[in-house]
Amino acid sequence: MQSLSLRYGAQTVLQDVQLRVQPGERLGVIGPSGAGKSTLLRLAAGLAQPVTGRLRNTFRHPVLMFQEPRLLPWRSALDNVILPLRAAGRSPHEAREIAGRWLALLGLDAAAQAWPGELSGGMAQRVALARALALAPDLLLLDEPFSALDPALRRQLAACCLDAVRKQGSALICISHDPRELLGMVERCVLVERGRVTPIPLIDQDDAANAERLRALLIAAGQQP
Ligand SMILES: Nc1ncnc2c1ncn2[C@@H]1O[C@H](COP(=O)(O)OP(=O)(O)OP(=O)(O)O)[C@@H](O)[C@H]1O
Repeated sequence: MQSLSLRYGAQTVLQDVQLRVQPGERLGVIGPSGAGKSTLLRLAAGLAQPVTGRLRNTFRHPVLMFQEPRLLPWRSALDNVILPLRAAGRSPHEAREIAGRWLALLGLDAAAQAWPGELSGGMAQRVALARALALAPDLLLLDEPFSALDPALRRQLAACCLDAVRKQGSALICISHDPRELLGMVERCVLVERGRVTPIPLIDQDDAANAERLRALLIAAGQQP
């Protein structure tokens, strides 16, 4: 993204954004509510267009995962994972095999034939994650998809995402209001605030450095360390 700005009506949501994400890179996004974080992800996914500036998207298969699962209610859990695979050109046999594998990996084999309405919130979000990861995106965009889940499940799904993007070599852009969650997932972070996107340098895996990094993230996100 080069000198990129986006407005909704008279409101400038993002201004003069410079951001580059390399293949396989993992980027965290933090910032106050309403700052423009989701808008940034929508731009990266090609779902919004800048008013000025240049957006050069070198990723061919971005997948965006939202806070809520957004499953098709009239399709089974399995079919919700199969359908995008079919749309991406997989054969019926391949799509079924890949979808079944991802559902099993996320502990949902017994729920494969369930309707979305029969699933708990956590199960539905796991189906949405299976649907996203099964597509082997080269850019995975996470818009706080685990924020409504209990801490144990949140950690489990974040670890699953991290494992998948590492294995698939995907880039990751992840929004979170929880800097602690981001620490384990990303290599660098940006702060979105008042339409501006500012890098927050992250250091290394050393404990003391991480503690300092966490502190900086918490302050940047307007939270008390
Ligand atoms: N489709 C839209 N039409 C008009 N205004 C919008 C639209 N989408 C977002 N906005 C506005 O743009 C601003 C940024 O919204 P965005 O959802 O990107 O913020 P955010 O940082 O992701 O917030 P949160 O953390 O609360 O999800 C907000 O003021 C919001 O009201």
